[in-house]
Amino acid sequence: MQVTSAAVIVAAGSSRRMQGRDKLWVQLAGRATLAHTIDTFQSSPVIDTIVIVTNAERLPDVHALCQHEDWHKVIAIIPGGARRQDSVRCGLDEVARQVPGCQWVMIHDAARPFVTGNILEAGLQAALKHQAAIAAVPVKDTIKQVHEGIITETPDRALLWAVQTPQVFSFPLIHEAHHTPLAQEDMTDDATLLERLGHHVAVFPGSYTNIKITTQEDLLFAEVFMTASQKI
Ligand SMILES: Nc1ccn([C@@H]2O[C@H](COP(=O)(O)OP(=O)(O)OP(=O)(O)O)[C@@H](O)[C@H]2O)c(=O)n1
Ligand SMILES: C[C@](O)(CO)[C@H](O)COP(=O)(O)O
Repeated sequence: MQVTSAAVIVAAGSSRRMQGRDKLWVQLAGRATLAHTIDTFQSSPVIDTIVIVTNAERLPDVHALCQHEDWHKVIAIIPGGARRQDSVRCGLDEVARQVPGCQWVMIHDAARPFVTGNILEAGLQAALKHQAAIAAVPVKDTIKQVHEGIITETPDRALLWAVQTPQVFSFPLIHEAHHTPLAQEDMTDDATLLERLGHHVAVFPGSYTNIKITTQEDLLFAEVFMTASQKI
């Protein structure tokens, strides 16, 4: 069955937790973090079009990168918003403008450059079944809920998953959700919006290497892993 799927790659953050370095333009094995991420989507047979959402000041750099790399699936490079969810909405609105009838959308953090084609394909298969599915991995550490330095709860670890991206959705479903009043509330991922609207969201296997580059320590892993995986 031929499906049309778009990717919204959100790259409009400020890297505040990176102590002054722009994590999306740090060089990993000789290429910017952002380039590694986009490459995987450009190479994936399940992705037809790509919308990149970036900072206004980085628009020229992303345009230059896309021209240099010849990523023909990239149909738009647009500015994002104040929050991740605002950038996602900007990307979804652009997909709606440029891809009439789009059926599926993958929303992915540009800061997750180690996503694989297999994860993208697993995500689409899960979304075809559930309408909404997100990459996740079982947590390995015991997680505690803490209030003012005191433990208030220890959730059952067997029920806890660490959420990643891509988050894959029926496009009409997630696009409409991002235009409900509830969408104005702060949320750190897109699945939360659907959950709060009463929709079931499934998880599908991500990977423990599909990390989000967030702090300097993540760069240590990223540089080693990217170099090692280039040699495979
Ligand atoms: N207003 C925002 C905030 C985040 N993002 C993107 O969402 C992804 C996940 O966000 P995060 O890791 O928090 O990135 P930053 O917001 O840059 O990090 P920080 O919170 O440390 O500033 C990143 O690819 C980031 O570029 C975005 O497109 N628009
Ligand atoms: C979407 C996400 O990557 C799932 O873990 C995460 O919530 C993004 O959080 P951030 O603070 O915007 O990086």
